[in-house]
Formats: sequence, structure tokens, C-alpha cells
Amino acid sequence: MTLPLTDPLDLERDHLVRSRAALARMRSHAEQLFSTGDKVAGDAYSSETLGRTLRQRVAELADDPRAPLFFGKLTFDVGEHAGSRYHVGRRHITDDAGEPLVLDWRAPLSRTFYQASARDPQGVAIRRRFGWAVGATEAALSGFEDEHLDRGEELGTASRILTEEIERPRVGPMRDIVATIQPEQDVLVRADLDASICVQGAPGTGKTAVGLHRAAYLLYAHRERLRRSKVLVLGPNRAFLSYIAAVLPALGEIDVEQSTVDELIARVQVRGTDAPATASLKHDPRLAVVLRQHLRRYVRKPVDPLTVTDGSWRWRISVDALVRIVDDVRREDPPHALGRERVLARVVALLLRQAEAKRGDSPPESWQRKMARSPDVRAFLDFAWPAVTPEELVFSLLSDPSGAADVLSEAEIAALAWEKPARTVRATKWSAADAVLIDEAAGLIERLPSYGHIVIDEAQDLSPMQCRAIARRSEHGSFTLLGDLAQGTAPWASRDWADTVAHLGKPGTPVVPLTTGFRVPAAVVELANRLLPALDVAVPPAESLRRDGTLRLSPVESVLPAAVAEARAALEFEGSVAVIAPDASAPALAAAVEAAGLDDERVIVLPASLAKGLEYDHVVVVEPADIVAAEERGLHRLYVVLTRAVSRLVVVHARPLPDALLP
Ligand SMILES: Nc1ncnc2c1ncn2[C@@H]1O[C@H](COP(=O)(O)OP(=O)(O)OP(=O)(O)O)[C@@H](O)[C@H]1O
Repeated sequence: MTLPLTDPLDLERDHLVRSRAALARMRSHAEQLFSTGDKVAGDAYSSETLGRTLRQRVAELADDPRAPLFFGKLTFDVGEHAGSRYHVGRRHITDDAGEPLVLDWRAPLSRTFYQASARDPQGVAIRRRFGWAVGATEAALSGFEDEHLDRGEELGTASRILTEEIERPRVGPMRDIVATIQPEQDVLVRADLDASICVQGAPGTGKTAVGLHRAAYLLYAHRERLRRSKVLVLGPNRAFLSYIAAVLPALGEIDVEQSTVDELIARVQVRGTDAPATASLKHDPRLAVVLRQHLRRYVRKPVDPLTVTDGSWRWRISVDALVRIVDDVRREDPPHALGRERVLARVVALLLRQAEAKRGDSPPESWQRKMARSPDVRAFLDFAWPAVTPEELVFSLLSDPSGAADVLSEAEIAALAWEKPARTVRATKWSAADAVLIDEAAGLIERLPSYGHIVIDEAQDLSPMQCRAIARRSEHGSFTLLGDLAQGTAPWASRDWADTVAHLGKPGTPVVPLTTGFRVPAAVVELANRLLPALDVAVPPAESLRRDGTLRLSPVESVLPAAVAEARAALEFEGSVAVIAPDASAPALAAAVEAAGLDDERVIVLPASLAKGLEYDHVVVVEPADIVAAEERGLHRLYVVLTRAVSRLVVVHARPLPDALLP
């Protein structure tokens, strides 16, 4: 005889066992369908689509025993769900009868878990949060925390489970935050697909986390639409992308593209560099005007009539008629390549009309194709509306930008012009900024595929021209823009979100602030906030949730050995360690760390320019004065670097600290 369970934790553990078993059944069912899928689908196309869907379903149902199956529970006492209890977890789990054992965190009802409060309980009597002990092989249910919203109890950010979660040492890649999404974050995560939003958030306020969870939410809520039109996540560099790469798969979403802007637009190999002023000029939105004008010059007014020999016939189109065709298409303003097709089609249509009138019958389609290929028609087209590739257009502009005099100053034209153009387009050593121009040119020449939704992280660093490149790819979609103006380090970094969203083609996009910091301890935030007045941007300062953590400023004789000693000392604690150094001294430091035998995989030496978006439990910042001096926006870089620490920050310096950092 088995006795009924009475201990609430035992009951929850029992629910866990049943959920696990049900998930295993769901997965084996999906696997069975997958193996028979091609036999039931009617044709190759539906077989492939079905196969893909089922394969994805099987992957979604993978049970990672280290990922808790549920993290919350709602007990309703009022409203349409009165008397019901629901567990909330990473995915839906249903029993054999189709009854839910766990609700997906993205389901409409799960929203209550994140939004219900004592003031507005939304029918919830008790919100339960579960604590888990995550071991090497599995997660064990270790306890729970109840809020009796019906009795006015609410823990908010005082929740022990939330505190433990944000104070848990960070090792390895970024984790999801489904269990502890905060109400103001949830509002952003669940914003409507058609709504573009811009999130201005201080360091560590969860912008990246919000962006990734929003992608997962949108894929759930608009699965069909987004399966076709795709979701894209843009990040600042590869290191950052690999840091965040595991979050979406952990949430069951494996079908999201993740890329940098440079990769997104890469049509040419980048082998060259620009002087800083030239690069900045190439990122200036006036270059879009210059390129457009330059392309327009390719189109020429016809000066001769067109005569086409067709066997014993000769067809003729007058100059006037040709001019009209070219003018009409110009006015319609299609992408250049499409314009060429239209001119050709209209010329052939005129020829067809003549042929019909003279021959008294309608020539076959093959005749039209023959006319379109005829050397006379080709010669006319190449004169009036020549084909040009994006690379050729930019090559031609940079070889001789003198035509841009009405848009650019003389000095700017001189800066833009290549000193010595390569002999051919193919031999050109394109710079990263040239690649941006080539993409702009591509947008003028052809239509680019558009995404359903784009999440753009560290968006403050986008140049106007990069924004335009993204806008071209979200014409019919929406975006989530995440960034912090205070962390703008690119020479063209934005000072006002209104400019960024306008360049992205969505002026008037609302800007929503996030100010509660989940990463950086209060003492460290206080130090970093000292820099804000010098950063020349209007942003609300961060407030840290974390009262733990330490900060130490350490003046030393020589920074190299001091930094190595601090890294060694940090290894005494749990968690990751980063030594963040001015780019120029990073290699020497890396060598010193290695020579000191600190080859623990928890330690990394990071050049300041690569620290953006990342976080480490223990951070040693080396020589702030050099970090500031290394680049134009050095103070912004220092702000980024100082806000990477989760628990301890040590600043070692031989030179005086920058004035802006002093109290
Ligand atoms: N609601 C939350 N619950 C638990 N942890 C959270 C929550 N929100 C954010 N975090 C954690 O706080 C840390 C910082 O989050 P994230 O990297 O998304 O911040 P960010 O605003 O993008 O920072 P930065 O401006 O430095 O790029 C991460 O470890 C993240 O998991």
C-alpha cells in the first residue's frame, strides 16, 4: 500500500516525476511521427516541410535534465481559472489525456506569473517559485517560496530565489532568465510583433536577456508567420554571439539566425583599412545621397532611334518613344536592376506591337526572347540603362567622387577619393566601411530579403549607414533595439535614439528605459556612474539590485605583475575571472598570465575593446588612464569595462586615475 503524499514538497516532486515521464512520451511520439512522416506526406514539398517541423518538434522536446522543467506555479481563486493550479515552465507538457502538466512560459496564461501583484492579483491566490539545486547531471527540486497575493503578500525583488539566481556565479555562456523575468522586462518581452521598441538600459539591466526572450516569445506567438519571414539577432562581435548562442536553444528555439552587422552585409572580403576620418565619412548618411546620385548618372537619355533587324523585317523605335520609356521607368524609381528589366520589357512590347501590325499575326514567346537578346536592343539598353553591380558602383564613386560636390565639401571629396584606385574591381582591397557602402549600393540596385523581426543588441554603436542596411532588411518587419547611449564607443555612436530609429526607417519608435541592474554590485555602479556626466548623453543612471560585491582601487608601481597577482587571488573564489586591459597591453598581459602558470580555464585576458556585453564574476581592470587615452570615446570604453563585474572589481593603476572617475 502506498500512503498518499502530504508534504507539499513531496507533492511537487511527484508532479516533476509525472511531468518528466509525460515529456518523454511526447518526445517518443514525435520521433515516431518523424520516422513515418515521409510516408504520410502527399508530395516531396509537404514531406520536407512536415519533416522539418517534426524534426524541430523532436528537438524542442529534448529533456535536458539540468534545466528545471518548471519554475513556478499559480493557484487561482477568482475568475475563469478559479480553483485551478498551473505549473509554469520552459515548455508545454501535457498528460495522455491532453491535460496540461506544465504551461509554456510564453502562453497567455503564464503572463500572470510575471505580472500578477498584490495590488492586481489577476485572480491568483498564490504564486509559488521553485528553487532548484543544479548538479553536474541534473536539477533537483530543493524548495519553494510562496507569495499569498490574496493576502497582500508580495516579495518583489526581495525574493530569495531571485536573489540567489542573480548572485549565482557565472561560468560559461549566458543563461536564460525565464524563471525570474521582472514585470517591466516581461512587458517588453511580450510586446506585440508589429510594435518596434527601443530599450535604453544601463549596464546589466537585462537588455540582452530581454531581447533573446522576446525573440523566443515572438516565435511562439507567431510561429507560422515567423517561420517564413525569420527572426534575426544582431550582436557586436563573434565573441558576444557565442556567449549568447545557447540561450535560445535552451528555450527550445533553434531556428534563429545570429550574426554581426558586418557578417550580415558581407558581399566582399574586407582586406583594406581607412583613415579614421574617411571611415567616419563613409558611415555618414549623406553617402546614401551621394551613391544614389552617382547611380542615377548611369541612366542616359537615348539619342538615337533603335533599329532592329528581324529576318527580312526591320523594326524601328523613335528617339521620342525611347526617351519616354526611360523617363517613365526613372519616375517609377524601382531598384536599378529591376528598372533595366522594365525598360527592356517595354522596348520589346513596342517591337511586338509593330510586328503584330505588319505581319498580321502574333509572334510566339520565343520571338520576344530573341528580340530581347538582339545585339541592337542590347546596345541600346547598355547605353541608356547599363547593368552595374554594387561593387562596380562603389568602385566608380571612390575612384572619382568629384560629382558629389553638391553634397560633400572639397575636403570630404578629397578624403573619399582613393589615392590610387586598384586596376579592377576584383583587385580592390575593400575596407569595412566600403562594405557598408556596397550594401547601400546593393539596396539601390536590387531588392534584399526582409526579416519578420530583428533584435539588435548594442545598438548605440550603429552608424547611420549600418542602420540603413538593417532597415533595408526589415522593411516589412519590426525590430527590438537594445542599447545604452553611455556605452557608445564607435566614432559614429548615437547620442540620441530618435536619430537611430529614424535611420532604421521607424521614426517615432518609443524608447523604454530599464534601470534596475542585475549584474553589477551597487559599489561598482556608484564608481561607474561617476563617469556619466562626462559622457555627454542623457540617460537615467542604473540602480543595482545587488548589495553584495566589492570594489577596490589599487595604486601600484607596475601594473603587469599586480594584475597577475590579482587574477591569482580571484581564483580563490568561485566563478569566472577577467583581466581587462588596454588593447595595446593585452598581449603582454596574456603572456604574463600564462607565464605565471594561471592557465585555469576560468581566467581570461580581454582587450578592452572586446568586453562589451560580457560579464565575469571577478574583474581586474588594468590602467584606466590608458584605456581612456587609446581612443576618441575612451571614457565610454572605460564605462563599459567597469560595468562587467558580477561580484568583485579591482582596478590596478600606476598612472593617476582619470579625473572623471574621481569623486
Ligand atoms: N530578471 C532577471 N533575473 C535574473 N537575472 C537577470 C534578470 N535580468 C537580467 N539578469 C542577469 O543580469 C545579467 C545582465 O543581463 P544582460 O547581459 O542582459 O544585461 P545588459 O543590459 O544587456 O548589459 P550590458 O549593457 O552590459 O550589455 C545577466 O547575467 C542576466 O542573466
